[in-house]
Amino acid sequence: MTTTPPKTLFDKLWDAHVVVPESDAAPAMLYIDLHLIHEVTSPQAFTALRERGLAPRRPDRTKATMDHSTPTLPADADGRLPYANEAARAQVDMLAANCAEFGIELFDMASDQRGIVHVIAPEQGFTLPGMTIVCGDSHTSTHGAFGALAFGIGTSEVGNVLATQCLLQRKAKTMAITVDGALAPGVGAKDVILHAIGVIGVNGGTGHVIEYRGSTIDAMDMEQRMTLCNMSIEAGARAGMVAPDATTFDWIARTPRGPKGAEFDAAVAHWRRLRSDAGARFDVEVHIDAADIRPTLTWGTHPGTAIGVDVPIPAAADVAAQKGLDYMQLRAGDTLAGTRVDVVFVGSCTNGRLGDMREVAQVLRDRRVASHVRMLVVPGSEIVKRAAEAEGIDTIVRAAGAEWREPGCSMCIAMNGDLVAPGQLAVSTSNRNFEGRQGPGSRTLLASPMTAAWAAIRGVVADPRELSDDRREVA
Ligand SMILES: CC(C)[C@H](C(=O)O)[C@@H](O)C(=O)O
Ligand code: SF4
Repeated sequence: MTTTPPKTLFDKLWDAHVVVPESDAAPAMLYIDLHLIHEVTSPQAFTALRERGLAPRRPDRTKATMDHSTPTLPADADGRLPYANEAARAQVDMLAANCAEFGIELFDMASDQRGIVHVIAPEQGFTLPGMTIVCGDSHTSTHGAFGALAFGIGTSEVGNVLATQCLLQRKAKTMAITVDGALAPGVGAKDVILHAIGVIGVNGGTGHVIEYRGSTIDAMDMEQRMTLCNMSIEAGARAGMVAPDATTFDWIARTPRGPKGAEFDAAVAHWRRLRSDAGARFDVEVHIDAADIRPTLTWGTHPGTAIGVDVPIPAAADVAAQKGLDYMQLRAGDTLAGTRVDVVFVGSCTNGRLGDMREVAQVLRDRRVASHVRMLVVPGSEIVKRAAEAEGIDTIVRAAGAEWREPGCSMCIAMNGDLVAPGQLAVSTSNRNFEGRQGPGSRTLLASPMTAAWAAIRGVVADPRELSDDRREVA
């Protein structure tokens, strides 16, 4: 009798989607369950389809939204949206035209469910355990939080997936990051992932799919797991994932478009098997003690430069690190706490969900943003925006002197006109901090929503553990 060796979650998902196995000569051909598209990486793909006289293979498994170039200020009195420039408007219009021509469901500017692609697909219930999910966008890893194999693809691959619903792919190696224990008050999912990238390094995940596991991850809600998986790509990993559990199924049960009734029950019975078998071998295993994680920010120009808010910045280990410090105008030996802040951005596919908005409101309530700080709070989707407004979060944000905006990527990538000015220092809840990411000459410290909000109030980077207990508890 032969016994099958224990498999990792990644192995199970991979095996279930291989159409043609990989060989020395060619990558595997994988079936794709869900293809998400947005305005930035889809135009050439549609052009390629048209040039070759092809139609999308599964338009029903393709969903589109507009998020990167979209304005976060409302339309003017004539209903005209304030696009940053004509190119941005044209890009958005092009997506609408392409979706109309090829019969693809689009969450457009008029939709009350539009938002950042990685926020809306889980919200709708499009993102489900066991799926393969791709998008012409690196932060597609977010969807792995549901136990899906989800990763970013290039523009030409977007065309290939549109045409064939398949993707050529070499199998990745596996890495397990196990986090155990309770997080200290003031420490959240963003701190966990920044800390983890600090531990494994900005290239530490290269060639691997990371599975996050352990009691800390088990205790996280879906939004927190998404924050975690979102930044897997920032450690170079192909994807990140968390095995689905009751928390996952509860989320899906509440989505408008997820399976319902008997279909849901049958799906859950299948999803319960989507976990790494006992004894499954990972190529790399990393263990992190939750007690070691402080409120964490980055000091340099890549996300691996993560450090506790009260820990001195290390001496530059190489020329690149020194260049990063110089660009950031920071000094080794100093702590980030006390660094003067110009801009605070809360939003993005990393931290633009309802829990993040609540965390920020908790800190801002009955307080004022420091007079020299500009703070932007940008919900990740229309649904997040409405839910937050129903709780009065917009009122709290405005009363504190911060701006409450329309959903979109906004200052995370600064394609829509929401910019950090040259030389200004931003504390941002987004996921990338390279030179000029938030605008030419902008300097970015990545941080959690709580750390970002507290920096806005204090006007300098400050330790959120200073907050009284009630301000660290999120409803
Ligand atoms: C515009 C898009 C291709 C890009 C990505 O792939 O991630 C963007 O979303 C980003 O975060 O830099
Ligand atoms: S919010 Fe930022 S990271 Fe996420 S998809 Fe938009 S630009 Fe990319």
